Amino acid sequence: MSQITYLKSILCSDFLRDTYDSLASNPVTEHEKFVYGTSGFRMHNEKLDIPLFATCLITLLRSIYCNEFIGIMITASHNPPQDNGFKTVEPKGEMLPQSWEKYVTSIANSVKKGKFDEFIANFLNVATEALKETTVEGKELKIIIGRDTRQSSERFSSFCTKFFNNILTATHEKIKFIDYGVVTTPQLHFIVRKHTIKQQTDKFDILNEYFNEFFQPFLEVMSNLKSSRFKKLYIDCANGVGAVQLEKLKEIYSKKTKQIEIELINTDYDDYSKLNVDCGADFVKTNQRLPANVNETLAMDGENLFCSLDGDADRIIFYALDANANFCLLDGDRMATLIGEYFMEKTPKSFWNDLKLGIVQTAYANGNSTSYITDELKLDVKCAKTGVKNLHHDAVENFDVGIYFEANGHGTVVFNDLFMNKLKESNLPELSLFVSLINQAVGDAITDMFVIIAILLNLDIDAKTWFSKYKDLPNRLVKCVVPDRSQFETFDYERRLAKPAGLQDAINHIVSVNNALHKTRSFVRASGTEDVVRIYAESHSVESVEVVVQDVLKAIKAATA
Ligand SMILES: CC(=O)N[C@H]1[C@@H](OP(=O)(O)O)O[C@H](CO)[C@@H](O)[C@@H]1O
Ligand SMILES: [Mg+2]
Repeated sequence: MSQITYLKSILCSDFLRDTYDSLASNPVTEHEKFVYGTSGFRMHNEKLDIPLFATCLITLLRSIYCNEFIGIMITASHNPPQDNGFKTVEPKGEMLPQSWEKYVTSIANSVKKGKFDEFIANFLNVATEALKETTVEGKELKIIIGRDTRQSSERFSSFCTKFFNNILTATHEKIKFIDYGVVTTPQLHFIVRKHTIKQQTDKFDILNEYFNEFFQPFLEVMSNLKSSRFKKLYIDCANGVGAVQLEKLKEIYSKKTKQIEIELINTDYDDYSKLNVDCGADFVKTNQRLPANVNETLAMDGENLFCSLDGDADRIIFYALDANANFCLLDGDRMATLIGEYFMEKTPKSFWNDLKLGIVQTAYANGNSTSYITDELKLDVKCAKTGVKNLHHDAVENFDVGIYFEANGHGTVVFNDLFMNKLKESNLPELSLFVSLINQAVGDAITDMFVIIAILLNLDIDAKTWFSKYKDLPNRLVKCVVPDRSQFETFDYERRLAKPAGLQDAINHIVSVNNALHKTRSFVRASGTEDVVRIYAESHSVESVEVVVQDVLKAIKAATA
């Protein structure tokens, strides 16, 4: 059966028609415009039925196109409890190719009351265009789903099960559908990749696969140490899925080693209203203060180490309090620089003669971190557009060892074969063990946590020494609601606005009059995950930052009035 004939047989099923009719007649989403953005669809859960339907359909197309496992992750990461979202995962664990985002966006926006025939025509056009390069005649659809702990996640997960089971009944084709239940986003990426690499169609024991891959090397790092300067590791789980997985990890960990006790904080994932509230990586980074349930005195003690995960455990932020109880934020910029420094420290200079080690950041990286990378570490640095898929791509394209982190704590390290071969030839066992801790598929809070602890222990430094490597410029990131954020168009890696007309000139003027010490920077861009535009400003003093932010806010109001 040709792919399009096959799709037609699915589309004429009663299930699809009935589902369509009920979705299209929901008044809540009648005038909604859907966009598959920075990290898939993400909005209030009550508006997400159509986006989920479109996500299932694009997963179907992608599965036909690749003829391999495709994943769907149900999560809204750091967003408030009432939100949710979806993104698809490629066979090797990557994100949906950017060229396909327009297809899924178009499918979602063509669901309109009484327009089923038009919807089908549009879908078949999209399918013909999307599938035109593939010659694969998919015989078995292979789908994997996973979800976070949100209240609405179970409902969306049930819909996926129903959708794919009904396709099976409608077409009598073979479908392999695996539901991994409550998992972190990086675990879902990892497991889809595992299925593809091992060509396994039966469900894995995720605990075994994931923890063996990254946790065993960490235990080895710990067993190589004579002593540890840290007595206790406190992990803020944001009352989300990180708690579910780390509770299992902690149980294994405490049986294997007595070095560094682990305490999990904010683990109430059963109380849906608490997710990301006053805790988690986003709260800590945005507010630059301790999350709920962290004791100030303990945070001042250098023998304790503190970190926070976000709601789907793909980001992590470390922190401490200094002797005067000032907050020391150890964010993505700090992790990227620490990892860069560690690579330099553990290798002879000649190792890099024919290899490139570099760091990828976004415009939100603190200006002083960028100066530290170029002036002190003497490493190459590249700026990418917001969204880890952009950083990942640029790290792979530009470097043999590419370290990439968003300032908010989302990132990892990628290595190419050239580096891996050289590492095998060189006698660097400590670095080889370190490399095996890294989840190259995607930024992962749990593996990033192992990576950072391994470095701190190996360099024998505490959080405050790490913090003292350079001084952040005072900065602020604020949101502004505008009538239509799609009016905001950027260029130069989102550092400058092309539209609305005149606004960039106004920002340039505000920056220039506040730039006495040549440290001031500000930019505005539309968020891809929330209905707001974001304003970032940094300068030599807190006061100067505040003036810039307030003036830029006024300029935005004037430009959008
Ligand atoms: C300034 C900022 O932190 N933006 C975040 C946020 O994207 P926005 O497009 O800015 O809404 O969510 C993304 C997904 O989690 C994350 O990749 C990104 O870094
Ligand atoms: Mg996240």
